[in-house]
Amino acid sequence: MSFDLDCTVQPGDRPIRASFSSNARLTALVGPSGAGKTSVLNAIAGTLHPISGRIVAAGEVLFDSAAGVDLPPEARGAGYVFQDARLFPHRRVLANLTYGEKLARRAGWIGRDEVVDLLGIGHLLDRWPATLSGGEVRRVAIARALLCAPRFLLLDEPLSSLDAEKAERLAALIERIRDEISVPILLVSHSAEEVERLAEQVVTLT
Ligand SMILES: Nc1ncnc2c1ncn2[C@@H]1O[C@H](COP(=O)(O)OP(=O)(O)OP(=O)(O)O)[C@@H](O)[C@H]1O
Repeated sequence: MSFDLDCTVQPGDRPIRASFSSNARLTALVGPSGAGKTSVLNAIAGTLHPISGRIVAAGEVLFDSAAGVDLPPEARGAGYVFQDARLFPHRRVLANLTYGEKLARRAGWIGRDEVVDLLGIGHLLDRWPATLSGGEVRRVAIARALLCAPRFLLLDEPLSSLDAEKAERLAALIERIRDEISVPILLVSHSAEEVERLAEQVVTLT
């Protein structure tokens, strides 16, 4: 199972319940602003503590309130690409990528050259994050997440606020990641077009 959740989180003043199972390679999580999409990603990554319930990702139980399971974030194996990318501003692109590699817990994962090639960022390795375009930042953030050898990927609105050409390019890369690398992906999106193109299963939070 890619993702199997039935949990309640409460980041603000109202509880949010997420209940879905997906065996898709790429699952889209959609819903209106404030529905709780980012909160669900945070709960899976382990940075937001559910009130109750159970979270399974890539076949591993990450949280189960009844069984007393609550893996710390670093033991969950999430490759998390945040909405605002969050590259380290004081490290060049290459150092951002090697940071990801240091977190990798498995050998035999795809190497840096392959990831750099897949995401088309070879010419950016010596650059500072502040000098990158929005699309370049997203590509570096996805590369860094992939180099952690994640067991699953969480992508929070990776195409938002990119122009049409850059969004198309990044969508094609996400398609390749979906098809060529076997890590389940949970993608938050506001775009029906993006969801239609990339997702094999769609989950709606209301
Ligand atoms: N740290 C916080 N403190 C208080 N309330 C929060 C916090 N984080 C989230 N919330 C609230 O929890 C609800 C869900 O927020 P969340 O960011 O998960 O929604 P979302 O579906 O990802 O929204 P968007 O599409 O606008 O990014 C919102 O009402 C939000 O205001």
